Amino acid sequence: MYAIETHNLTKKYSEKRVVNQISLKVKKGTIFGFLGKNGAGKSTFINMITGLTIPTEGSYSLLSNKDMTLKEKRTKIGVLPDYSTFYDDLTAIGHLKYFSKILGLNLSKEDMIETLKSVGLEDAINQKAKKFSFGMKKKLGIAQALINKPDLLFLDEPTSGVDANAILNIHEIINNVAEQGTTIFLTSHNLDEVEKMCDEIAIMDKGVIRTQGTMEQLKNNYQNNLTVSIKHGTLLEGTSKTLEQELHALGTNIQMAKNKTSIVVSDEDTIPIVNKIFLNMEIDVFRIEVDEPTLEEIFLNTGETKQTA
Ligand SMILES: Nc1ncnc2c1ncn2[C@@H]1O[C@H](COP(=O)(O)OP(=O)(O)OP(=O)(O)O)[C@@H](O)[C@H]1O
Repeated sequence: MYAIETHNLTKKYSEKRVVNQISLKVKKGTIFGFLGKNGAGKSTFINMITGLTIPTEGSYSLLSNKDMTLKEKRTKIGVLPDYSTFYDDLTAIGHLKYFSKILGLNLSKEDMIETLKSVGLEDAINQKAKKFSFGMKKKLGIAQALINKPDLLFLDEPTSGVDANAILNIHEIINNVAEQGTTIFLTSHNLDEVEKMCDEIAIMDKGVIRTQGTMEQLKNNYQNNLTVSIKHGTLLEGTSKTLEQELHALGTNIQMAKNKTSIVVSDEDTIPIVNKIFLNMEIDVFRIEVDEPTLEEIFLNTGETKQTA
């Protein structure tokens, strides 16, 4: 059922709780997006469940196993760290040989070639890493994370710093891996990527999860921040001030130009009231648009004091 389940997982450095009692569930077979500003605690959280850091408190289970040993982790879990290190004079296949040895895997040359093909490196199998572009290095990092055919794959910033074409390639690789049933835990600062690819998303801030759900659930939780944009006739002198005063009672973030006004309201019922103000003031309304919140808005407004859910 769950690929990852944590219960009150906590990490303290000195007295600071950088991960504070996180209880998170990630369904098997999904692509899960894990977001948070720099320093939110994402890597520390991942490091605890992948075995790099010991939790101060709390527990976790991976692939429904509460006591997964390091050896089992090596065979069932793949990790692309935020930056991978490669050896200049080692070829792509040389890297896979080296890593399979470290992991104690008994892989054939064909297995490794197949993995390199799956990430689009079929033309670079015997090429040394020093000749690799940044995008190719990311793909090699993903190949390394995939050599054990993991059931659970952690990808930390898989597309950071690569060009648009390589981003599309990497998205295709991730989708192919997910289609084969692997659960993917994806950390990214690219919110479009997360919105496009992830079945579920959690947003972390100052060591805690502020909100979690499908994109639709996140948007619904956030519906108390609707941006209403009104295209209207030119405001007469003196009208702007009165209009602004009237609108102030209904919402926030009022932006006014000669023919366009926008306001952020907290519920749908306020939209017709905004419209009525324009009608009562005999200002022609040509168009009213209501913006669905983007993941970026939800992300930027998810914090200690701005939480909406
Ligand atoms: N070994 C450590 N000792 C002390 N503090 C640490 C240690 N590792 C991380 N921290 C602190 O824990 C907090 C969370 O760091 P973490 O790297 O987990 O954040 P992050 O969300 O992964 O950030 P980024 O997006 O920049 O990678 C930061 O304030 C960091 O300085």
